[in-house]
Order: sequence, then structure tokens, then C-alpha cells
Amino acid sequence: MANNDDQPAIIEEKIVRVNGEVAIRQYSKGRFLGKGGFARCYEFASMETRKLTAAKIVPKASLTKSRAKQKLMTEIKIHRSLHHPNIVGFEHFFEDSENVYILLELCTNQTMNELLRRRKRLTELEVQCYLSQVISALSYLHGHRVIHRDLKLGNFFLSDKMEIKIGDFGLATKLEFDGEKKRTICGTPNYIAPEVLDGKQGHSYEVDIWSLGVVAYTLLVGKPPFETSDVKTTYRRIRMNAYSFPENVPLSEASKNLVTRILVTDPTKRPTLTEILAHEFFNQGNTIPKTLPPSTLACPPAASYLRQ
Ligand SMILES: CC[C@@H]1C(=O)N(C)c2cncnc2N1C1CCCC1
Repeated sequence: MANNDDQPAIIEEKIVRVNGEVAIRQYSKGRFLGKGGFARCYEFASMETRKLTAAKIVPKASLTKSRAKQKLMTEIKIHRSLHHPNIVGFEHFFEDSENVYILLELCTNQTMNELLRRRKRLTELEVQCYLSQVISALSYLHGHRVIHRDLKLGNFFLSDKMEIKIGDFGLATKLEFDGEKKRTICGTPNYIAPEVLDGKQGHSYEVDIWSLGVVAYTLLVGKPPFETSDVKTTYRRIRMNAYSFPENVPLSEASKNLVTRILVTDPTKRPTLTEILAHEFFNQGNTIPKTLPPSTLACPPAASYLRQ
């Protein structure tokens, strides 16, 4: 249902020019895309440019506590500063009396969550291809002192060309100086690193490397390494580093070795992104031509996935 709530189908943005002139920019609200936190998300079309975006509509009523407002402003400040082919494009944001509107790059093939649900698990060549796009985006983020802190399949959006676009910077943080350690993390990140759970020595970029290891395991095996039916048990398994590769899944030694090298409790012992890309897993037999940057390569379409 395109418009299943009481909001109008045309959204107006009031623009006050520097010379005091008032202009109105109109958007037509289309297909309901789903809920994301407090936001209801819709496909938007600019009436002026016809450009399609994915709009996060955040009711101001949900921002009464200053923390929620501050978190949203931080998310916008960080996301709008980022420009990379494997990071969701930040188009525009504005507010009216009721809501804050965040217009983002539309990704018509949902997220890696849905893809994995259909496929059960991916081939090692696909994992190489998708992971190299994530690593390309991560090295851009870390190069700009941004830690995402909530990397998970549900935040890996897929464009119409099946390129990965990392989204949802709701838990991201920007370090002000090299060596800075972050202490608190709010929200419920899915693939939380042990040092965040432990909370003693603070955390940094290595938490994203840990999540990358969890993502790699999940794509190769079909389910997350520490998943249990109860959060407390999952957290205990993370702290104990208690995971294994199921016998019934045929995995190359290289892929198991890569995951094992990344999922280490001590953050200082985890490989850097450069070391990960140099790992045998990315350079074994059926390799993607090194000449092309990963982001220009759409991953080999898996016939079964394309068969809806
Ligand atoms: C707009 C929110 C979110 C998103 O961040 N992007 C980039 C996105 C881009 N394209 C489609 N959907 C997107 N979503 C979905 C909407 C419902 C839950 C997550």
C-alpha cells in the first residue's frame, strides 16, 4: 500500500533564499519501503528533477529527548560528508513542522539479508566480490576517521546493478584525533566486538574489522558464528570466542583461515584491511581481475537469486 498513513502524498520543502525569497520544493511520496528505527521509509520522487530517492521520515515527536535529536544530527553530519561508490549516497535533508526528512540513494535490490535468505549461502567467488566492495568502502571510512560500528548484512544495501552500498550511520562515530578510543556504544549492534562488550579499554577501528569477519563467516556458512536464541548467550560466546565451521559446509582452507585470522578477541591482533586484501582467500585460483577496482565489478549474478 503506497500511502497507508495519514500523511499527504505531496511533501513540500520550504526554502528561504538568502535574499529572503521563499521557494517551495515538492516531492511525491510513493511506495512504502518499510520501517527503519523510528522512521517510516518511502520512495520519493522530486517533482522538479524526477529523481528517485529513499526517504527516511523521522517524526519530530520521536526526537523530544535531546539524546535522540543529537544522535540524528550526528548521523546526518557524518553521512552527508561521505562520498564513495560503495557507501549509500546522502542526497538531501530538510524538516517541516512534523518530521525530519532524510533523502538517500535508492537501492532497489534491498539488502544482503534478503539475498542470503534466498540463497542460503554464497559461493566463495561471490564472497570475494562482495567483501572487496565492503573493504573498499571501509578503507575510505577509516581513512576519514569514521568507524561505522554496526556493520551487518541488513546495512549492506544492493543497488539495481547489485553493487553493495553501506548504509545506516546511526551508530557511526568520527574520531577527532589518531589514537582516540571510544568508550560507549548505544543501540544494539548485531555483530558486536568483544572489546565493546568488555568495555574496559575502549574501542576503535578494529570493531569494524571484527564485524567484517562475522559478515564473511555468515555469507560463507549461511548463519552468523555466535548466533543463539538468547542475546546473553550470544554475548558469552563472543567473549569466549566460541564458534566453529560446520562439517556439512564445504569451505576452502583459505576462507576458513581468513575468518579465523579476523575473529580474534584481542583487537591489536586483528589484520588490517590491507592485510585482509592480501590474504590468499582474495588471491586464490578463481580471482577477479586485479586491474578493475572492485566497485566497478558487479558480482557474478547467481542464477538462483535472479530466479524470483
Ligand atoms: C531509507 C532507509 C533504508 C536506507 O538506509 N537506504 C539507503 C535504503 C535505500 N533504498 C531502499 N531502502 C532503503 N532503506 C530501507 C527502507 C526500509 C528499511 C531500510
